[in-house]
Amino acid sequence: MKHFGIYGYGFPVDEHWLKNPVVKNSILELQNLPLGEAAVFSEKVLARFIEEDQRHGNSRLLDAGNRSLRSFSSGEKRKVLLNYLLQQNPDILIVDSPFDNLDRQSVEELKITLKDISKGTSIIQFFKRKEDLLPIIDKVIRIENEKIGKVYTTEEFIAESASEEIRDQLKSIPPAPGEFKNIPKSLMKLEDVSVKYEDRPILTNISWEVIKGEFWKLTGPNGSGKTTILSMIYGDNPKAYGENVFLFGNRKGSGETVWEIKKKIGYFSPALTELFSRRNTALEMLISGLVDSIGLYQRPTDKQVALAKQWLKTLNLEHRQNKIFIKLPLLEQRLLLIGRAMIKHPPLLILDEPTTALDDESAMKIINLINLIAAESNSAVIYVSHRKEKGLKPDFHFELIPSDKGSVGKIEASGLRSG
Ligand SMILES: Nc1ncnc2c1ncn2[C@@H]1O[C@H](COP(=O)(O)OP(=O)(O)OP(=O)(O)O)[C@@H](O)[C@H]1O
Repeated sequence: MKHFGIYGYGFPVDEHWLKNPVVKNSILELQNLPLGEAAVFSEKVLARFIEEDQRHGNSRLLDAGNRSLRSFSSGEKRKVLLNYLLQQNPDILIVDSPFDNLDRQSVEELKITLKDISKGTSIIQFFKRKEDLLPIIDKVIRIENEKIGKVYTTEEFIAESASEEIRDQLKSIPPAPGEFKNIPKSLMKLEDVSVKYEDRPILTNISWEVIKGEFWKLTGPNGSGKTTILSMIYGDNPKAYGENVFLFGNRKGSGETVWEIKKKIGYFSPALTELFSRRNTALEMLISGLVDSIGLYQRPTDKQVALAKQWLKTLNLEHRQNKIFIKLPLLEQRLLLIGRAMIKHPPLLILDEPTTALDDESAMKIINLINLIAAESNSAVIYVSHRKEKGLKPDFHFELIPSDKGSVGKIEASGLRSG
């Protein structure tokens, strides 16, 4: 049984792509595989099931029950899809970035499952992070600029990766366009917060305070409640009301509206990319962060344009100024969306899984930008991720640790920065 790895990103990854004669001809063994019958484990396939679930009120992925697939955490959804695919006993399993959005323990479990499956099923793994390469893979094809690059044995690929150096040059971030007035020292405070869903405890006695200028990393395994916490801070999760959730000095639900709170928060999540369908340019996308809109609907001032141009320079994207945002490569969209979230220098910047679906080099560029933002601004940063991103330099780490009674929080100071 042979297994193949395909390394790269930014190209359409699915079974159709594998039928491309250039790809097939690059590896002889691929020609003999009945790729059309392969089971496909990918974000796209998952999205199709979620849509089906929403349209018909149930999904083939789930046993009868009253919970919608959408309400599952991202890791839980992936597990459900893989179980469903394995029930079909496929001869070939195509796995596209299977470890994205999975916590370390789930990654290890999935690796063991895939190893077992590999005894009777040919696996084709698409991957973007070199550390994700499955040890069972025999050959790796590298994709560069959407073209077939080198074909390696796994050992050759690992050896070459170890010697590769990733370099990046970054400039300073542009200044704040103005000052946020009356912002207290304590930006966000959770005091003994507990959340249950249908009697199932999710968070238990969570206490966490984020002070002006601090750089936090928020981690926790799949389903531990990270998104739930974010939705209490940034969103309008009704679970926040009645709990001691304080934002910018006010208890949530008293005083400020969600809209007023959002004005003081810069927010990025990969899902945001999907909200932009209008024909806004890269420059307009950055400016939209100054007026808190998704896309730009009003004529910007000269000052706003000048500031956005400065950001394009910082992001090394000056040449993209008038390009349509949604047509840009994923990394450039991410850089612009982080720039958009930061352009007003909000007191609090929330970055939810900013490196998801990126390759090593692109992830490093995002991490460098985030470190730069934290170092050069007064904004507090909350960075949410499963991955241990090597270069990230947070001051503190808030970790959610699951238990039968719901997740509890653990705080660690990293000692990487002073203050
Ligand atoms: N509306 C809901 N109804 C029932 N359960 C829910 C609902 N929303 C979330 N949950 C459950 O709450 C738990 C925490 O979910 P949450 O999305 O906050 O986890 P997470 O840490 O962000 O996970 P992941 O890393 O996988 O995205 C999960 O078990 C999830 O299934």
